[in-house]
Amino acid sequence: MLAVTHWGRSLMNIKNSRSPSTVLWGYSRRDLCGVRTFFVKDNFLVSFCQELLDPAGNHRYNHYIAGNRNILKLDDRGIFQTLFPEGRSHELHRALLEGTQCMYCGFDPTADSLHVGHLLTIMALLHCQRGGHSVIALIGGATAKIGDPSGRSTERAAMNEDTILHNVSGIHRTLDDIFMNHEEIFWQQEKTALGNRKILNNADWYNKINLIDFLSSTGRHFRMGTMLGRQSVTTRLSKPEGMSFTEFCYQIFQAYDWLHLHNTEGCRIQVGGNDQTGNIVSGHELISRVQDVPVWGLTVPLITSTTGDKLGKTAGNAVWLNPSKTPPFELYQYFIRMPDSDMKKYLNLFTFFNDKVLSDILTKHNNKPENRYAQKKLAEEVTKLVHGKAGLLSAERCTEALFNGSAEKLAMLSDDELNDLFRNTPVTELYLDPGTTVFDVVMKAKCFSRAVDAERVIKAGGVYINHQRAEEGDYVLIPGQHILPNGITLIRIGKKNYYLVKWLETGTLGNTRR
Ligand SMILES: Nc1ncnc2c1ncn2[C@@H]1O[C@H](COP(=O)(O)OP(=O)(O)OP(=O)(O)O)[C@@H](O)[C@H]1O
Ligand SMILES: N[C@@H](Cc1ccc(O)cc1)C(=O)O
Repeated sequence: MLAVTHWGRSLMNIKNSRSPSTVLWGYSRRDLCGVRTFFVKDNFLVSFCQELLDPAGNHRYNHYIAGNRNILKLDDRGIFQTLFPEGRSHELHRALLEGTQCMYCGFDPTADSLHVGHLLTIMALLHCQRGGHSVIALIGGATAKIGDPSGRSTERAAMNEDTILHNVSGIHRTLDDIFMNHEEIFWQQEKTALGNRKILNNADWYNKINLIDFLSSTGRHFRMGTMLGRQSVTTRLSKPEGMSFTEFCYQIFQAYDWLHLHNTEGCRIQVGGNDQTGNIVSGHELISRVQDVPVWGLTVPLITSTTGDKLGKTAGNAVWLNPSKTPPFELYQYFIRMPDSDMKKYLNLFTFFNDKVLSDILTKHNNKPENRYAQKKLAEEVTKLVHGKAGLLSAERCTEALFNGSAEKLAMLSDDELNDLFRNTPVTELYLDPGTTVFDVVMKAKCFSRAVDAERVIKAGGVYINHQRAEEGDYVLIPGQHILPNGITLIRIGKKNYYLVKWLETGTLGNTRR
């Protein structure tokens, strides 16, 4: 948060916070904002003071503490991996404190949803917005047709226009939801305004550009030697399949996007996953050639699976952010299942908790790791950000209903939640005949193929109805206990073999899913 305090008191705080080994010095400057005095320590701006005239014509001073404006502090949370150009962090630092900057990140619509790997770049955008800067999430409606070769060993399959439009709309919805949830759930209590946000599509400018004009104006700034030297190119050229001319040109388009966003939105910072370094450097070089203004690239570390593969579409291990692909319950469970050793890192990356809260969570967790307190906090925060409060409630209800043995929560599940939760579970639709017993239902739901097996397992205590052990096979099913108010019966055989029965009203047609 950008803290605005009274000049005298804040200056005293700065003096008190001065450590003996560092020197605080200030310089004043008059610009469009009036006279401002900047305080610098170890080459980094810690605060600035602005002279204002109040309505009565008296001089007043507002003192701005660096606070969240300095997104480079996210380095402490492990969010950034590299800054480009190297050794110029103090310039970016100063630019972040002296004015509102604009940062963008691009996402090619190569699927109809984003995934957890993308969430880290989105977190970087959100932190930037929290610092009062503007952010742009750019959907690559045009670049998706070219196909980014970065980090890929083969060329992407070409996509038709309809698929791209479908994917663009899926990604747009997810980005919009996350920005909204962040504003409504995570920022409501804060006193300062979030920076502006935009979601753009690069098809909007490429569709208007003429090929010859583009090559003659933009293409001439790219040197073949440099392009051939990019890692994404050398890696592919060393493989027997090589790479197409289309893919080879990808770097030009991402570079031009940045130039376009710089010209139209004043965007001077690009962020991307670490595999995007080459493309970001291309953009930096292009802007430096044609505009000669400082711009900066930032990368975030790649989120990997437990086996060390980049989490994403290519590796086939994506955990999606679109609820129709990965329901809130599964996203929640993904974080609940994470190992203790990853908790510090992931809480830093995927939550907005400050240092004090993070350390309290970890202390509480370490006292009783078996309670998975840190995993629960992490899962709660991410689910709320991606799916809102309703998504979190649904995820918690499903968790209680499935893993914590709550028949009460099971009875509260909606049809959609039942479908999400039991999408890999055999479902049988049945009419309730009077006198139907436990034995009858397990046979009709095809939990066993032979009656003797059903009798044996029931007797051994291995059959559960709505989480309650079935004592006897010939107990008649009781509505409210065996048949829940939402018209279902959940049968479990042994530890984890589930079967779902949906009871039909008389007069409806039934069917069975296996
Ligand atoms: N696992 C990940 N960790 C961190 N950043 C990621 C991850 N996956 C994607 N990103 C970043 O998100 C942005 C958009 O990536 P992109 O649209 O290419 O998706 P992708 O999942 O990387 O694609 P694919 O898995 O098909 O290679 C890029 O900046 C990319 O580096
Ligand atoms: N090339 C990025 C996506 C992207 C697209 C256009 C851009 O301007 C920036 C980034 C990726 O595939 O991960």
